[in-house]
Amino acid sequence: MSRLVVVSNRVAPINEGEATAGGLAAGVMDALRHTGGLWFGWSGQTVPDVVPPESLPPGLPPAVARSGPVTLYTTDLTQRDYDDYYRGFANGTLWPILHNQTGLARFDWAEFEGYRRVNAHFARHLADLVAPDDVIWAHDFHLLCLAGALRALGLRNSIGIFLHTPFPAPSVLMTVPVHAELVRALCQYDLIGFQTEADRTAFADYVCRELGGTALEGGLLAAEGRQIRTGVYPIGVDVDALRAEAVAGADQPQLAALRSGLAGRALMMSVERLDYSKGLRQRFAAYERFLAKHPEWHRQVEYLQIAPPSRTDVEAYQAIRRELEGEAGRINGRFADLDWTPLRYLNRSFPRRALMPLYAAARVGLVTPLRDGMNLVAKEYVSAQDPADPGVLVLSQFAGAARELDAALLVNPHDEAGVADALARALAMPLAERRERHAAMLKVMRHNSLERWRDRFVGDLHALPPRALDAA
Ligand SMILES: O=P(O)(O)OC[C@H]1O[C@H](O[C@H]2O[C@H](CO)[C@@H](O)[C@H](O)[C@H]2O)[C@H](O)[C@@H](O)[C@@H]1O
Ligand SMILES: O=c1ccn([C@@H]2O[C@H](COP(=O)(O)OP(=O)(O)O)[C@@H](O)[C@H]2O)c(=O)[nH]1
Repeated sequence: MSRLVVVSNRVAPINEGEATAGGLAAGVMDALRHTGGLWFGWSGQTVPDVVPPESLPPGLPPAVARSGPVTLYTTDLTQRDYDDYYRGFANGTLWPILHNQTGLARFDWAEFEGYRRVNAHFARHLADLVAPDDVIWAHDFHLLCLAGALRALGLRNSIGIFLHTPFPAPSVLMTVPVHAELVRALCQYDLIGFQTEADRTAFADYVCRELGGTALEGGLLAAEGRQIRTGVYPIGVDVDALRAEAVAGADQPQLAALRSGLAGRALMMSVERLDYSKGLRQRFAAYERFLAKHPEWHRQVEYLQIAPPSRTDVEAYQAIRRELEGEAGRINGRFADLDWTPLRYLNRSFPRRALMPLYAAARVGLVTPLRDGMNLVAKEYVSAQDPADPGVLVLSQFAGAARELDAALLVNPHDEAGVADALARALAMPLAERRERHAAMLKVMRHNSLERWRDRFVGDLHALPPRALDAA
């Protein structure tokens, strides 16, 4: 029987309830729990370099664990692989480029070689695990070269990739010296999924303009001597399960502690990995502007920012962390009083289950990335709300989620005054309007559910026309 084989850099923690501070792991685990299958990825551990990595054989067989119907296979990375592939090319080059931050991107040929080496290393392990009729679903920007490596080993399975991040305009992508090689590698996949139509169009534009490809009907592209199907699959959440978690956690001690600290004040809340793409600096500035412009809200509101450190050995992440620590202290120094701390900044992660009741308690959910593939926190915040008395989502127009959640208060995160005004409007929004906006967002999210994301992608992978397979 054909199995679903998922491969991603990051594999969710095996133990239920552990924090997974990233949307990919949370979304894929939720999706796989229903279908069952096999999930292969990095263990999160590094081992010392004992021999030059290019001479390493596939290495020890991957570690195996079971989580319900999911079998997880994980492999360690050598320190050099980690440095070149994960810290270097993936997070030092690709991540900033995919999020339009060309100024933060660096490029190093050795790191790119390391990236290709790890993709090949993953492919060799997978080749041992995959049966001929399995379908392979790769995830995200860490694995752009995986399909080519699998093809080189003779695999003829259907192979798809879903890109969780945005796809940049060709002019931005072309700042990476190996842009053509990357897109050619992507063209070795049979199916490429994107979060939004804007991302899909940016990819098709590159293929047609720079590789001489042709856009055919129904998202099909002809390029590199083969046909590649492209599609838009916005990742969703399980609205009812998340609301149930929010309700079930209503009596957790953390919530009681939060409420007692609030002493009746309104709560505004944000949660994200501490990443420059999430717009934290601009958001802090907008909150400061809001406090300066609205003294009537002093002592009446608190902003809780949960920001677990992420990719801490990449310089740009160290810089944003230093900057935010300074800004949080400065804003509190300017406005705080003996009985009021306007900004609570927590550099730690919480299990998602613990976050849900906190979201439910927040009158405003602030999600203002400068650029984001989707942003699941926005969808989790809306899911957690009590439909009879919901909070308000203030959402960046540059998050993929804004394409679906247009009933949120949409803002431009670079417009500090505009975000400050949206905060005031959200806090004062009448119940009828809050209910109307919340109902509209729930309706879209119920339709574009996590199940639909998975079923449409896997369904399309299974339904690939024989010509796409023949061409492999
Ligand atoms: O694995 P890390 O380096 O610790 O980073 C965590 C994940 O961050 C990114 O998540 C993306 O996927 C989300 C779900 O589709 C989406 O909502 C969000 O907008 C994206 O940024 C990254 O793409 C993942 O690969 C990382 O695992
Ligand atoms: O302390 C934390 C912070 C975040 N998350 C989860 O991490 C995911 C973040 O996904 P999102 O798509 O918003 O952004 P990403 O981090 O993937 O870029 C969401 O499911 C959050 O609930 C978590 O479980 N604990």
